[in-house]
Order: sequence, then structure tokens, then C-alpha cells
Amino acid sequence: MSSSGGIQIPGRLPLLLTQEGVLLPGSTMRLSVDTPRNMQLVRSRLLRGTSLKSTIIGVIPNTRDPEHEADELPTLHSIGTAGLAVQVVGSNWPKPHYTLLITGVCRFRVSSLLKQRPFALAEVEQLDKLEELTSTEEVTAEDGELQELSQRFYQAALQVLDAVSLEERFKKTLPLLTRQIEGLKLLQKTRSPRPDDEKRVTFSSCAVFPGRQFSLDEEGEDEDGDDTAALERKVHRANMPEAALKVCVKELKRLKKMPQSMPEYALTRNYLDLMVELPWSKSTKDCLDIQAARILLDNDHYAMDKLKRRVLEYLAVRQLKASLKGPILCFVGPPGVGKTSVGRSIARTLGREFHRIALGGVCDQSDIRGHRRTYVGSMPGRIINGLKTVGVNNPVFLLDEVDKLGKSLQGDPAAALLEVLDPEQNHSFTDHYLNVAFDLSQVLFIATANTTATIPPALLDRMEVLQVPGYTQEEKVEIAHRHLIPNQLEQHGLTPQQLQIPQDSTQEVITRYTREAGVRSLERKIGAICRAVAVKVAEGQKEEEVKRDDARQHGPAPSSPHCL
Ligand SMILES: Nc1ncnc2c1ncn2[C@@H]1O[C@H](COP(=O)(O)OP(=O)(O)OP(=O)(O)O)[C@@H](O)[C@H]1O
Repeated sequence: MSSSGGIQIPGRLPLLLTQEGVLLPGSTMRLSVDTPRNMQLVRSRLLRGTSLKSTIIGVIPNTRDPEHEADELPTLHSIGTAGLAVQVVGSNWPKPHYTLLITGVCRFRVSSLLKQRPFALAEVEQLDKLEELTSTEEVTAEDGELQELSQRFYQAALQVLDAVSLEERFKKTLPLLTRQIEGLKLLQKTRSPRPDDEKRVTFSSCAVFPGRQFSLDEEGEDEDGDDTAALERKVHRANMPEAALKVCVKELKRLKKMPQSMPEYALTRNYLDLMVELPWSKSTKDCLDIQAARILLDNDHYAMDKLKRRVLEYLAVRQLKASLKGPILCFVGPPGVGKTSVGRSIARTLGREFHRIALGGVCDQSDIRGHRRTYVGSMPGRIINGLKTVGVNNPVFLLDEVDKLGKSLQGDPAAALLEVLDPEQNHSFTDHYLNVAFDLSQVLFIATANTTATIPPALLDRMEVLQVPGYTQEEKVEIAHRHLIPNQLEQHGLTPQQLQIPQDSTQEVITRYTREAGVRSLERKIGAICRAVAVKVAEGQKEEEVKRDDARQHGPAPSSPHCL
């Protein structure tokens, strides 16, 4: 079959009919074969006997192979490509089929069809000669692009195939190549536009990728703009301390030298994005008025006099001495007594941002301090993340459930918190991910816990514990009527006229259906009553008055106080 001058194909070739793409001489293509005739061809020619390389088959493009073996063959495309099957892979899923990897050798013309069954066999005339292929790798590299082109422009590729004379073939191929190059240029432009290119650029030409248009709005610091230049400007505008700026400039230099495809590019980019987003010198102005704070605390919370008094003292001292260092307040009490909501109120009275960090179950110190950037998937700790979320450097951070911090092989998160909460140290808190110090001294930390017994002594020592005891029956009734019922009515879209709960009904709900120090279950029970009334209101019974019996009707049997 091969001669010294080139490749000589046999005069008779089995034909593989395909509609998937066009195999061009010199290119390599993957074909899926699942119709009976093509499968037969693979079985009897490629899988039996001689080596694959020695078996040449003719690939006829643009011809549908009939689904059934009994069907007549459609008219064949007159020109095809003789190809060497380099690889045959069989599979039974989702239905039996073969996948062929075929390298095109040369063109041929179908002179006459000799037989149709079990597979098509034809007498062929070789149209062009190719020098012997040296290696498959070479072929793939040279013509991989051409093959991709042929898939996109099936018809155009067919024309290239049909062009037997070299001159005609050049004529057909050159416009395609020019368009491909233009397309690549446009693509490159859309990926990295100039930093000063603020004009609206619209690519209306869709010659390269039919059906796809590029339209790009470029406005100065667009995210997709010149990444590094925009990032550099942001770094210089972020107002960060000298040490952080130095690190950022160094990272920027590395980033500029890195190719975008490098995995480290994304890591460095994420790091720099975080650095510019952090509120290094952005803060809210405290608007502290003790009178207003007292009114706000009283409005938000009933009872808790001792706690409110201490909070007011704390706020008053802050008003007189803005640079107050410590103490860190820690509210300790049973669940549902309002520790978290007092923290929220403090943030409101100060006019600061509020952020809650739930520490229950945290047993890895990198949760607080972050992971070093050398780790895959590393990220900053919760403190730095919280600062990024609130966007200012003086928020109120509520460290919820400090008594439920765990310990594990990954370190002790309580130890990491020591640095965060120590006013003497936290002005240079170093998160492992950032690797530069961040000043936490402006952050107001408040901690909450259910018990002091499980708080590590070193941590407890840095905090001032304020006990929040449970409520008496009378206090609960007051809290329910002043806060919980109006809140629940609002949440369920009811008006006070639609649902009135008398004091003695509340008292009964408290004694018979709740058994707690706080008011969380009571709030849930009131929610249950609201839901029941909401159904009636929605059914058309307006002005519903819930009497004591009603409360009992919608609740569980008195003998099972916990299950409402
Ligand atoms: N004295 C109070 N006045 C008004 N509402 C209160 C009072 N105490 C608690 N609440 C309400 O009870 C609900 C539960 O309070 P919160 O979530 O603050 O409890 P907690 O003490 O933080 O509980 P946990 O320890 O489980 O976190 C909130 O809706 C809160 O508004």
C-alpha cells in the first residue's frame, strides 16, 4: 500500500458514511459509529485479523447512514477521504457503539458502488498523493486547528475537501484561515482591553463564530478591563498601612509577570482583591447620645435592668474617652434571654455596623485566624471575613456562644481568640491568610455564652462577665405584650384588631406550654397562635378575637407542655 513516493490506497475501499464532520487529509478526527452498516465495517475490517494501521477505510462525509441494514443507501457524496484508523474503542452504554480515531490520508473519488451489504464497498480513484505520515502527533498538532475549523464550518470544509487541485484548495482555505485569525484577534481584544479604552466597543461582525456576537461595555475600571492596571489603582487607593502596601505592590509585580493560565495567578488575584476590599481606614462615625441610648435600650428590651445599666456605663465611658481599651463584655445567661438582641441594640445606639460570628462548634483555629496561603483552598478567618462583609473597621462584633468553642488536632480556636480580644495585642492582629497586621482596636467585641464553666480561663480573664438571669412569670407576660406579640403579628401580616391575646391567656400559655428561663418558646407559641388566626382571617373571618379557650384549642393537650 505504501510506496517510496507516497501512499497508494487500494482500488477498493470499504466506506464509512458519516454526518458528524469532515475528515480532511492530514487531520485526525474522532467519529462515533452506531449504525448497522458502519458497525459491520468496524467489526469485519478493523477488529478482525490485520493490524489497524494496515487497514484503510474510506470516509464519506455528508451522507446519512441508514438506521436499518435493509434500507437502501442514499446518494453518496462523490469525494471522500481515505483514512487510517488509529484507535477503536467499543462501548455498550448508552447503546452499543464504537468510537474511532481516524487520520486522513488522501482524497478519493467514488467510481462505482460495488455492494451495499453488510457494509458499503466501492471502487475508488485516488485524487491526491501524500508523503508518508511521520507521526500521528505531528499530524494532530499541524491540523488540529484545521479540524476544529472544519467542525464549525461544515459546508466550507466540504468545499475544501472537494477542491482537488492545489490552487483551488488554497483559494477555498485562505478566506477561512483569515477569518479564523481575525476571530482570534477579536477574542484577544475582548479579553484584555486597554486601560484607557473607555469607549463602547461593539463587535457586530459575527463572521467568525456564526450566531455569536461580542458586545462589550468598557468603562474605565470595568472588572473585565485591564485587570492588573485597575487592581494597581485600587491598591493605591485602599489607604492601607505601609507594610500592607509593600506586600501588595510586591504581589502585583509577581502577578504582572505571571501568565493568566497559571493556577497561582488566581490565588494572587484573590489575595489582592481581598486586600483592596478590606476597610483599612474606613469607619463609621459614632453617634453616641446616652439619653437616646437609654431610651432605645428600654424600648427594645423589657427588664434586664442590671445589664442595661452596665451597658450604659460602658457607653458613657466610651463617649468620654473614645480610645477606651477594653473591657470586652460577655453576657452569660440561659438561652433566649435576649443576649444577642442586646448586642444588636448596642450597635444601633452607637450607629455602628453589626456582625455576628457564631462560634458554636468551631474547633479549628484557622476558622479564627485563616489558613496560610500555601494551602489549597486557603481563605481568611472569620474576623477578617466579617470586616470585609461590614466594610468598616469599627463594627460591633458579637462573638456568639464562646462557651461552645471546641478543641481539635487543628489547634485551639480559643487560643486564637485571645489575641483578638486582648486590647493590648489586637491592634496588630495577623490573619494567616493576609500575613500582614490588621488593626482590630476599633472593633467593639461583645461575647455571649450560656455558662462560664466551659470558657477557657485565659479567655474568661479577658472579659467582663455580665450575668443575664432568666425572667419571672410577670416579666415574661410583659415582654410578650410589649415585644413578642407585636413582632409576631407583624411577621404574620395580622393587625392588633385581628388578634388580641388577653394577659391571663399569655400567663396560661407560659405556665402550661413553656418551661424555660428565656422567652424563645413563648415566642414560638405566640407564632403558632398567629398562624392559626391567619388561616381564619385568610378564610374570611375578619376581626377574629382569640379568647383563652382559643389559645387552648390551638395548643396541645395541657399534659404535654413541650410539644406545641
Ligand atoms: N427583655 C427582652 N425584651 C424584649 N425581647 C426579648 C427580651 N429578652 C429576649 N427577647 C426576645 O427573645 C428572642 C430571643 O433572644 P436572643 O436571641 O437575643 O436570645 P439569646 O439570649 O441570645 O439566646 P441564645 O443564648 O440561645 O443565643 C428575641 O426575639 C428577643 O428579641
